Amino acid sequence: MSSTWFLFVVVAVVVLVALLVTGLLVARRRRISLDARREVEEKPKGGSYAASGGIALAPGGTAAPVEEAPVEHPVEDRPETDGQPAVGDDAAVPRDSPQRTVRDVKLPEAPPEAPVVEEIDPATGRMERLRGRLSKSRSVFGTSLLGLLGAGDLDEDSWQDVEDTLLMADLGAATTNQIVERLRDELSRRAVRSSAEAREVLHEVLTAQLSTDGHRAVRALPHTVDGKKQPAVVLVAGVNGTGKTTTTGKLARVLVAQGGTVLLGAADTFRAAAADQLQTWAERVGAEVVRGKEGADPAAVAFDAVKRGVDTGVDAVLVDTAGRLHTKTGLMDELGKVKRVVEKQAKVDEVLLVLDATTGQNGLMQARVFAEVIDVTGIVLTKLDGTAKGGIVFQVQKELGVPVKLVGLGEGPDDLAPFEPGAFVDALLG
Ligand SMILES: Nc1nc2c(ncn2[C@@H]2O[C@H](COP(=O)(O)OP(=O)(O)OP(=O)(O)O)[C@@H](O)[C@H]2O)c(=O)[nH]1
Repeated sequence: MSSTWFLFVVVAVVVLVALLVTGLLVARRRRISLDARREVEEKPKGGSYAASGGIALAPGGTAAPVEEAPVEHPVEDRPETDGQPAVGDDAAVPRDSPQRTVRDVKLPEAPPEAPVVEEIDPATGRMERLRGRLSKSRSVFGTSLLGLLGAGDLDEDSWQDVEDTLLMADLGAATTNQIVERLRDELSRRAVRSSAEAREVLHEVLTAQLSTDGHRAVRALPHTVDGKKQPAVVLVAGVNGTGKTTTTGKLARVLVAQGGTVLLGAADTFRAAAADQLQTWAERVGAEVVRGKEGADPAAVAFDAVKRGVDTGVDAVLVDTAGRLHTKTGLMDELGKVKRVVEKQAKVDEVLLVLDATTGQNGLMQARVFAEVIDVTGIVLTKLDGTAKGGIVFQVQKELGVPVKLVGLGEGPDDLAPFEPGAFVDALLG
């Protein structure tokens, strides 16, 4: 009985141990599987993150990001020098696909720049076309005179007003006296009653005052010497700033407009810009310019210009001279030398003296000095558009005994008119 009881106890202990061991094994396996799942969840920490969208992320910190091999873009495919795309590159085009850029597109070769020769306003009838430019002189001179004379019988006070008006318009005392006398005679002789008749008389008297024995034609056409064509040589003189260079350029245009060929000599070497200015004028009419260095001897430049003109067979050589008026002797030396030296090549046909009408009596004084220095053959009165003293035309012509040949009526390239007394007086009287 006791052995049976012992056997029973042994079996019970074995079963208990077996159960205990099995329980422990099951519990351990459960713990391992939990740990494994945590490992999977923690894996991305600190490592590369591969999201399902395909965006590559790199770890931050100090570790250098993995360098990707740079994509090679041919530099010539990109406007910037490192071959990388720049702002404005087409986002839809793959970076490394060949692209045509501005550099690849060959522009057509520009044809050599031909000088643009301008259309020139015909010289004839310019005084009529530019008559409005004399409006300042007209209001002081023409309107006042016509108002006085058209009023009928004039008393002494009225005649005094006529005289003052003429003096104010810069006609000078001698010319004014002659005009007043002629007007008195004619108005009473013809028994003028209407303002239209008064205008007619005034027109006649003023035009007669402007008449001269000298020819008004500018001698700028070629002639023949010993059977050979010789260009006309024109010297343009005057004090600086009167409009010499401008007048030379305008005159060149007139000659070209009339079918002539012209060469310009920039002998005003005193001011470098004057030669540049003349060059511009020449280019505008397709003419050649001969110029020297700044400060070069004006006579040498004038000589070269005339020689070149003779050699190339142009119709006229226009020489723009310097006109410093520091001392009469200096001017005499310079201008005299220019003329002498030029005449080794060809005769000087015309010496045009340019006077600024706005300077009034001062201009007249300059004219006297120039006339002593050089044989002036014609006068150009410039800036008549900017003065109420158009009467200077009468005075200067009388003083010098030289005809006014041209008048400047503006800064425009064609604002130079041949001087015609009838048309001029017409414009003054309105
Ligand atoms: N309103 C007006 N201006 C003129 C006329 N003629 C010339 N001028 C102006 O006068 C100024 C002087 O003209 P220039 O031709 O340079 O004078 P210049 O005598 O050659 O002077 P330098 O070159 O210094 O010797 C310029 O601004 C011209 O445009 C004219 O008839 N009317």
